[in-house]
Amino acid sequence: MSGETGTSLAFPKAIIFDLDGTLVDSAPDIGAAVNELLATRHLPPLSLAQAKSMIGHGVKKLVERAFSASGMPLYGGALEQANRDMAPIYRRHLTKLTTLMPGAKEVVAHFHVAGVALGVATNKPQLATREVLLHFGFTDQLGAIVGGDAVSHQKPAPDSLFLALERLRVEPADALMVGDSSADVGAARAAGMAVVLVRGGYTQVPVEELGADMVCDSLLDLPTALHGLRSAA
Ligand SMILES: O=C(O)COP(=O)(O)O
Ligand SMILES: [Mg+2]
Repeated sequence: MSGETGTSLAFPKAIIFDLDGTLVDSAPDIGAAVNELLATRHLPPLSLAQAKSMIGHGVKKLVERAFSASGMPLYGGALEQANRDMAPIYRRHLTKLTTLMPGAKEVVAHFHVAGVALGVATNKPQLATREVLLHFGFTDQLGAIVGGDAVSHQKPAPDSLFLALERLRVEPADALMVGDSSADVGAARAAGMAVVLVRGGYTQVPVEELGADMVCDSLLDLPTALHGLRSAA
């Protein structure tokens, strides 16, 4: 673990986790889906690294970025159509190649047992999010699950965090966002929440440069780091 502890960081009443790149390593599935879509337009596949760099701002942004990187940028109706074509493909690639991020199960279970209210706020669509969380056995421990299409404005807007916290009945000032990208920091700041970033997810900018209150090497560092704040208080 490294990074600076901001003044707003304290042991939280609620933790809102990001999904892709934070709880699960879904890039292999998302990459497979995007490559299947590109193949329908006779375009060659993207690498896993390319796919990783396009995740975090929702499926529509992923589709837009994928076609641009393939030398066939789409706009307007053509982009809308590609986005519609992506939906059934994406739904078939949710849990085939996706794995848990290190410590995800243990850390969620730890904070659940510790009495911290837990939620997920992701830019992944709601139905897909539920399916992934169900597959990995998270749903019983989560009091709020908010997908990107469950709100008007996805992260970095604060809407999904506000909705999750409303369901958990916890104020933003008492809650912590845990994520992997600039969208998570932006959303947390806009919501008035503290934010911890975990290395190893999907971000083009190094996590230490994104202005989080703390950066962890792994989710597994989180319990010690947060309980340390409690004993220091
Ligand atoms: O971009 C997506 O579809 C999902 O990304 P997130 O879970 O990191 O918010
Ligand atoms: Mg993410």
